[in-house]
Amino acid sequence: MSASTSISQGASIAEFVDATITKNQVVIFSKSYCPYCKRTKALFAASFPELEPEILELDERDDGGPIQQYLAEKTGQRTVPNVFVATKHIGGNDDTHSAFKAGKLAKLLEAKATPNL
Ligand SMILES: N[C@@H](CCC(=O)N[C@@H](CS)C(=O)NCC(=O)O)C(=O)O
Repeated sequence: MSASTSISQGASIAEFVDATITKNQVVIFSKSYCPYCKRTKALFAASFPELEPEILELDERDDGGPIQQYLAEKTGQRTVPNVFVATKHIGGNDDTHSAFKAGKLAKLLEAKATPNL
C-alpha cells in the first residue's frame, strides 16, 4: 500500500477525518467490496450526478482501521458505509436511502450548495 493512500504526515486521524467531512458536500467512508457501500455510491451517482462524493475506501488504505475506529467513537457507528452530507452524519446505507426518500439529502445539499462548505 503506498504512502499516498495514508493521511498526510502531521495530521491526526481525527483532524484528517473531520477536515474531510468539513470540506466535502458528501463523504462516503466505504469498503471497496461492501455491497451496502455499492448501493450507497449508486444512489448518489443516480440521484445527484452533478456531485462528486469524496469516497474513502477504508480497505485500500493503511489508515483505514484507525479511521473506522475514530468514526465509531464519533458517530457510534462501526459499519460502512458511513455517510456524511453537508457535514451531517446520515448513517449507513439503509439510513441514507431513507433520508433520500424523505427528501432530507436534497434539503441538506440545497442549504449547502457552495462547493466548499
Ligand atoms: N445495515 C447496514 C449494513 C452495513 C454493513 O453490514 N456493512 C458491513 C460491510 S458490507 C460492515 O461494515 N462490516 C464490518 C466491517 O467491515 O468492519 C447499512 O445499511 O449500512
